[in-house]
Formats: sequence, C-alpha cells, structure tokens
Amino acid sequence: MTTEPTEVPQVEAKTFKAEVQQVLQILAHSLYTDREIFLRELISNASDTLNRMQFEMLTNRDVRDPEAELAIWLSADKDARTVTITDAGTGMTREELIDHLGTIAQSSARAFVEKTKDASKATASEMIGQFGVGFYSVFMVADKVTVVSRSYRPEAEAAIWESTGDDRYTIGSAEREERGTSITLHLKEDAAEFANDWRLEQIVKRHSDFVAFPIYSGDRQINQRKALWRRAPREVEAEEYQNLYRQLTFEPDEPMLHVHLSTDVPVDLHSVLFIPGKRERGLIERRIEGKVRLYSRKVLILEEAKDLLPAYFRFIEGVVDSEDLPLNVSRESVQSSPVMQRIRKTLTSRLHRELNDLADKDANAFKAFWQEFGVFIKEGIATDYESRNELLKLLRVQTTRSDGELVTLGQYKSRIIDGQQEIYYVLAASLEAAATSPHLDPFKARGIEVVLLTDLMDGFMLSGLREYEGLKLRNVDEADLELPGEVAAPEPQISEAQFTPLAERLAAILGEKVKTVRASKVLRDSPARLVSDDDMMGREMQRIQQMLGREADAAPRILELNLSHNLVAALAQRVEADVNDPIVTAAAEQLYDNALLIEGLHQNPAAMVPRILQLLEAAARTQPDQA
Ligand SMILES: Nc1ncnc2c1ncn2[C@@H]1O[C@H](COP(=O)(O)OP(=O)(O)OP(=O)(O)O)[C@@H](O)[C@H]1O
Repeated sequence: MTTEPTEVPQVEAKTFKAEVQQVLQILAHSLYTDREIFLRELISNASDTLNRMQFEMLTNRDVRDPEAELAIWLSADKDARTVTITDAGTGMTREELIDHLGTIAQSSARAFVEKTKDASKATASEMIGQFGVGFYSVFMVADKVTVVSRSYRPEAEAAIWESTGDDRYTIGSAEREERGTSITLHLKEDAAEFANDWRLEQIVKRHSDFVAFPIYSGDRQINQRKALWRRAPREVEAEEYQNLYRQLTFEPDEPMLHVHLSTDVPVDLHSVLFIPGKRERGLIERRIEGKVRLYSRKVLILEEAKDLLPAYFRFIEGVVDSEDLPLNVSRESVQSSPVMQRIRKTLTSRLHRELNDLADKDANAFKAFWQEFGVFIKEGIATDYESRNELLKLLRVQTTRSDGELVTLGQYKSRIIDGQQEIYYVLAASLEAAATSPHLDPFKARGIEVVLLTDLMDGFMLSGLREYEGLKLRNVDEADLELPGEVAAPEPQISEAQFTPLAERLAAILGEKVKTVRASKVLRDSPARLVSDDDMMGREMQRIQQMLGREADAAPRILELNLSHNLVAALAQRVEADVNDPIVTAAAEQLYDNALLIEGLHQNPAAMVPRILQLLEAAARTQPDQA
C-alpha cells in the first residue's frame, strides 16, 4: 500500500465554531450591496496591528524585522483574479490564527444572525460595522482566502490559514521570512471588478484615506495618511481646509466657515466642521440625517452620521473622529452611546459659540450666514429647548424700525417704550405686505416697534418661542391687546346708530367667514382688520398648513371696522340708502380678501379680479368732483 506523501508543510483541517459558520453563510450568500467595504475591514485590521506593533517597539527592540516600514501594501492580479493585502504588523502564530480567525464572539455572532433575519435589505456596511465580524466580510467577495503570517516574536514560525468560507478551514506551516500578514482573496466570479489596482485605490480613497499608516499600491502611496483634523489647528493652512472641504463635498466653492476642534478631554474628539458657502436646494424640506462623516480611530464608520449634531444643523458638513467610539458603532447604538452624547454636546455648543463669535466680529459675514441658514436656526429655536437661549442670540429679524436691517431681539428689547412688557410681531406674506398691515395702526401711533415675520418657518419657530427674557411674544392681530401708552382716539365719522345696520349687513354678506363685526378701538389709517380671539398656537399651525397650500379651513375671525375712516362712513351711507347695494357686497368681500392677502393666506387671488373690476367700474362712473 502506498501512502500519500504528507503535504509539506503539514496541514491540519479544522471546523469553524457553529456561530462562525452561520455568519459565513450569511456573508457569502446574502449581502450583495456595498461589498467593497471588505477592504475597509482588512485595512482597519492592518492598521490596528500596525498600531500594536508600534506600541510594542516602544519598549522592545527584540522583534523580527525591527527596521521594517510600518505600512500596508495592496496588489491586484487581474488574470489570477486575486487581491492581496499585506501588512508589517504583529503577525500571527499558528495558534493565534486559530484563535482569532476561527472563532467569533458568540454574542456578536448571534446578534448578527438575528439582525440579518429581519433586515434582508440592510447594506453590508451597516451589518458588518455593527457586529465586529470584520475579517469574515472577505467572504462576500472571495470564495477562497489564504492568510500567511509570521509573528513579530523572533522564535515564531510562519503559518498559513486557508478557507473556502464553508464550515472548515485549514492551518499549516508556511514559508515566509518577513514579519506581518498577507491576506490573499481569490475572488468570486461576480467580484472580479476588485482585482484592479485602480478600483482598490478608489475604495481606499473613499473609506480609508486617512488611515495613519501609508497604504501602497505598487510603490505609490495612495492614502493621505495624516488626518488633517488630528493636527493642531494652528499648523493647518487655510488651503488645506479648503482641500478637505472639496474632498468631502465635491463642491468647487469655498466654505463659509470652518471649525476645527481637537481635544482629548472630556472625550477624545477631533473634528473639522464646515458651513458651506450656499444652502443646498431642498435641504430644508429633506429630512436627511446629517452630512458629517464619522471616523473611529481614523477608520470611516458612517458616511452620513446621524445624531452627531441636532437635526437643525443638517447643513453642516465635515468629519468627526474619536478614539473613544468602538469601531463597531452602529446606526442604532450610536444614539444611545454615552460617548456619542458627549460628542454631540461638545460639537453643538462649539458651533453655537463660533456662530456667536462670527456675529460679534464680522457683521457682514454673519449676515451672509443668516441669509443662507437663518431658517435652520429658527427651526432650532422651535425644536431644541436646551439650546434655545444660545440660538436666540443668533436670531435676526426685521422690524418696523430696523430700516431693512436685521436686528436681534436684544436690540428690540433695548428700544421698548415705557410700560411695554411684550414683544409684538406681525405675520405677513412679505415685508411689503407687513408694512401695509392694518394691525400696525395702533403701534405706529404709539411708537411701538413691531417684529416683521414673513418666513414660513416663523410660524413654526413661534410654536417653541413664547417668551424672550421675560417679555412675552404677542401677535398684533389678537383681539383685545392692551397696549402701553396713551393716544387720542380719532374722531368717528359715523354714529353708533349708523354703524349698527352696516355691521349687520356685513355680517350677513360674509356669513360664516366672520364671527362678528364690530367697531374698532385701535384702527387709525386702515378701514378694517380681522382679529382673532382663538388660541394662538392653533392659529399658527393652521397658518403653516394654509401657507403650504393644504386645505385648512380658516377659523372665523372678528371683523373690526374703523369708524373714523372715509370708506366705512361711505359704506354706512350706502346701507342706509339701500341695504342690498351691490357695491357694499363687493366692498365687504374685498375687505375680507385684503386681510388674507396681506397675511399670505389667500388661496386664489385671481378670483378677485371680476370683483375688483366691478368696484373700478363703480369708481370710474363717479364724477371727479364727487370723489
Ligand atoms: N492583519 C492582521 N494582523 C494581525 N492580527 C489580525 C489581522 N487581522 C485580524 N487579526 C486578528 O484577528 C482578530 C479578528 O479580526 P476581526 O476583523 O474579525 O475582528 P476585530 O478586528 O476584532 O473586530 P472589528 O471587525 O470590529 O474590528 C483581530 O482582533 C486580530 O486579533
């Protein structure tokens, strides 16, 4: 009987632990999106082992190849359809290969398997980052993997580990002189694209560009290496920030502002954040999670990290890197991780401070910021209770006295009149419309400043902003405002007795649209206004609905008429002469529509045209001397 010659070096077959088998099964057969991240995982492992090697050599020079460059080498062979990644790290002995590549933490494996059961659509990048099954991700793209390694310990022998990703692997002795590890992936047919140097470089640029050790393709280094955000801010040139901004955003323009933060306490946190030059279109409406990349130990964890910043800062771009985050930080666990909370707090308050500094030091630059991103600050005022005071310092508004400039509520407060205890605002369709609002009559007469709010977001902001430094915010259209300061009431042109039939007639014409018609105590220059005695909150939400063009029936309001106004007096005379006078009907409807127009709530202005024509015709018929 002939015996097969024993393989040299001697090879031993082993079976993976059950939990590894399950994970492999899933990786090899279920994950098809984002497969390129296998390279990120291998580079991350290589970078870890290089870190360990570097550390070891601080105290121990009795290692294999003490002069070897601490680096990573990639090579692709198109014809053989292989990719090899080599590092000069600690390497692994035969036993270490068995320990590290033959097992997997049971809890991780179980969680991974559970997760894939109900998340068939989850991307590989989400799944793998999450459960620390890094190395095994090679089986997404390879049907055979060969690991040849030699430990840094001088007496250790080289070893080879090999698996086809089913339930077994082999382990044996190998020929290898240098310290470190080479992992060769024999790619599946449908993963042939990865056997391409250019493709590998592209993946490195995307996921591992800032790994601290050089990554070579041939003899060319393909990663940036020194993460800019880990350098001291004073050492970084303005141009380097711009380059980073361009690399992150693909925007050709310069950012408006960058914030570089690099600390070790209370969390290890290195971050460069950018305020873009312009607001991306549609960003207000889109509920994107955020545009900040999250690195842990210089390895990209999430491209669009959620919860690193409050939602209203979703226009901020940049990078956050922390040694304190575990590499397997996941979308779900990010939010709850205490480190994450601390990072978020540090970043948020730093941004508030930078923006307040900008406002103090460079009014023009802040104005430009406000024009692009003020709307997000308003959203923040509505939604971030904790930061409201900080955000309120950033709030800028126009007022009846600001002459087109932007002022703070602090400036408003410094100009309030004697006895004034509230901040008054008018909600209008535009600044021009606000200026013609009849609600402003009593304020003009008393010299009280009124804040002009014309953004859709303003209504939303008010839902969270009821008070500023002890001053309540009040809508000028409230029915029974008690205003400070005395002014003489204008002389009425008609008596109570003349007014009553007019009021009754207008109430009949407008029907359900109005609650009542009454004489105004405050109007001076305008003939009429609509006031409300409803709950303010409800009205503002309703206003938002209406401005968005949604069906939201306006709650009936009170129509107030100015008895000292020529138009009201003339209408009273017409009612006296003929209760059904068509001019009165048209005028009543037009007065009501005017109020909606000014507030930006009119749903169909074109429908007014026939009525306006009717009124014009009537006016044209009157002789000039009668007018
Ligand atoms: N290139 C390498 N050199 C030395 N040891 C390695 C190398 N690659 C992997 N290892 C060892 O194998 C272990 C398992 O690697 P794997 O990627 O599966 O998980 P991990 O790195 O521990 O976790 P994670 O994937 O979350 O980073 C590592 O902890 C390390 O000890």
